[in-house]
Amino acid sequence: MKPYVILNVAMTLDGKIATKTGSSEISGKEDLERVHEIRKEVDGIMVGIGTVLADDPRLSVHKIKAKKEDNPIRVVVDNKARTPLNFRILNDDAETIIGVSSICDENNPNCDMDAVNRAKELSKKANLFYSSEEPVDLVEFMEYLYTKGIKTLMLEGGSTLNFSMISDNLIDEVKICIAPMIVGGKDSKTFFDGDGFDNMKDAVQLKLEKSYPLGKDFIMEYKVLK
Ligand SMILES: NC(=O)C1=CN([C@@H]2O[C@H](COP(=O)(O)OP(=O)(O)OC[C@H]3O[C@@H](n4cnc5c(N)ncnc54)[C@H](OP(=O)(O)O)[C@@H]3O)[C@@H](O)[C@H]2O)C=CC1
Ligand SMILES: Nc1nc(O)c(N)c(N[C@@H]2O[C@H](COP(=O)(O)O)[C@@H](O)[C@H]2O)n1
Repeated sequence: MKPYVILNVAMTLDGKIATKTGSSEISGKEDLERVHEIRKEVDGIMVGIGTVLADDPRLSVHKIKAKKEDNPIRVVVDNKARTPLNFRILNDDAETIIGVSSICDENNPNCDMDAVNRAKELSKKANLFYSSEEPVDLVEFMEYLYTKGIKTLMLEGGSTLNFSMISDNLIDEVKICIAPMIVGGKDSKTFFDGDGFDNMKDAVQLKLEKSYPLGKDFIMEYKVLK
């Protein structure tokens, strides 16, 4: 069993989720409130380590009225246990689960001792899931999250993790905020990066369910066809 996964992202009209320098304030106020309503509803919220290092996110419900109990469990996919110990993702707003790869496991003959030691330190502040693979096996990780009570999970990026999750067929819904902005830049992060598919026939198919303007932005909501 795996959580029902909603991917939410804010992108510019030209499909970028951050500029080439990592600046990523895209959503208007109304969109942020929409996202925080979803955060309040779901059991967990997940990002990749690239997003943690770029944004130092809180991943709590803080743009709308909420209580501490409304905060979802925070989840990070972090192969080498690089989550900085002083980052907000490890504060006491909510529980945090970090999925690390097999190179953090001291029983693995191919482990990296620096990563093993970082993971040990991290385990004092978060619950660690040790994947049997490098990189983290996302199917295995989703099954683990389900056993921890995460039946609904919002994925909030970034582009590398988004592609791994969609190519592993782990995303059920996609919600996009399109902001009327253009930033360009071939090195700017897009909605989905990763390796990409070679053939258009392999493209993931979606069905548009809903679309509407919201403040300065436009929202599109899709179901992923399985
Ligand atoms: N506008 C928006 O809505 C959002 C924008 N962003 C922006 O996106 C950018 C970050 O994106 P990006 O750099 O792609 O980072 P990601 O957040 O996608 O993290 C990617 C990293 O996750 C780790 N990882 C572990 N296992 C896996 C796996 N199975 N598949 C994929 N990744 C795995 C890897 O770490 P390792 O390298 O250690 O192996 C990988 O490099 C930031 O600039 C952020 O601001 C992020 C979220 C939302
Ligand atoms: N919905 C949305 N709109 C944007 O413009 C964004 N840049 C993001 N980013 C995501 O939200 C995280 C920050 O969350 P906190 O406010 O710190 O709780 C960030 O890391 C991205 O995942 N989202």
